[in-house]
Amino acid sequence: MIAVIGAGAFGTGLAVALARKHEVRLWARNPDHVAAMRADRANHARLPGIALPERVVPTQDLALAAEAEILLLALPMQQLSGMLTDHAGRFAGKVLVATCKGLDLDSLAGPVDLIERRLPGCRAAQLTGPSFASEIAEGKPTALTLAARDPALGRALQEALTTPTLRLYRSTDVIGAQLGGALKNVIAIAAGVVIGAGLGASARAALITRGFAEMQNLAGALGAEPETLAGLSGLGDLILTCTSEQSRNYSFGQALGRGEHFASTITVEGTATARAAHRLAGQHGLDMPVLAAVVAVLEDPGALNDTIDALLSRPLKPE
Ligand SMILES: NC(=O)C1=CN([C@@H]2O[C@H](COP(=O)(O)OP(=O)(O)OC[C@H]3O[C@@H](n4cnc5c(N)ncnc54)[C@H](O)[C@@H]3O)[C@@H](O)[C@H]2O)C=CC1
Ligand SMILES: O=C(CO)COP(=O)(O)O
Repeated sequence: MIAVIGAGAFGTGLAVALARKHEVRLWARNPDHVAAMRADRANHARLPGIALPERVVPTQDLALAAEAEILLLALPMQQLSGMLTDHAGRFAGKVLVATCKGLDLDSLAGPVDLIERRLPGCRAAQLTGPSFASEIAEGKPTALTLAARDPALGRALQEALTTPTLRLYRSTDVIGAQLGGALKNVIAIAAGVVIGAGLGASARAALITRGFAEMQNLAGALGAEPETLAGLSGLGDLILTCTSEQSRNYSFGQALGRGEHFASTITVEGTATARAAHRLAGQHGLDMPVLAAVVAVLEDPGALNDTIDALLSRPLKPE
């Protein structure tokens, strides 16, 4: 049995996919939401158009969910710290697989680092890579990275969570997997801005490439393996997120580039992560102009044109 903590789009998509292999307890905090999922056998609020299979059991009872040995934590990144603190007793000794992508704004930690700091008795891993919730749920072929520092845990989770349509590659490079998934959202915002502002597909390709170089530099400074950034959790997810209208980070960036409003209820992980990553870059003395431009535009959307001009007029240098 598996538990998924958080019945957002991704938690629900994973629950549906994993129900092909396991009973899945899908925990949500809101009793009305749980009642609606039970009655409708669907999560209309977060993943409309997808039926919940019999083996997905929505519950608001965290004790019931925590009976599972493996718990997938599918909350937005900035909610993870509070969740771990509030429910430390329930999670003690469990295998916790983070599926969120981002850096915690207070501690600058990635999901696994945060779990290991808060709940040292737990065994933690990261599931990340290019995947949209609805596509996973529909059984479209998806390949993800499962990163765990302990190779035996990685192998066990790879075996448990792989399904015929969800193929997991394992890695022990937790630092790289966390950072790839976190930073690609920031670059996706920038890519969206470029398209929204009408700068064109060539400019977007340049931006993605330079953004990827920044991702590699920051991740390398923090101890990631270069191969991880070039894999599914880095480049793979960067390609998906910077080019698909299904991405919320990319769509948010497009709205920003057009000067349009974007609903604040939609999860856009790259905004907080941009600020956290900018602080990390400062600590390591790294020059990250794309990241800095995203932070500048988030702080002052009115400065968009000046920010673009500043990016384009940087001193010439070798590639
Ligand atoms: N949607 C997607 O296609 C994918 C999402 N992800 C990642 O999954 C994470 C979650 O994203 P989504 O599920 O898409 O977001 P979402 O916005 O669809 O859902 C977030 C859910 O978390 C719940 N929640 C928020 N704070 C909570 C708290 N303190 N306690 C309990 N529940 C809480 C909300 O009620 C909501 O149901 C993000 O880090 C995202 O980057 C990763 C891959 C794909
Ligand atoms: O992480 C994702 C795809 O791999 C989902 O991206 P968004 O959060 O931008 O929708």
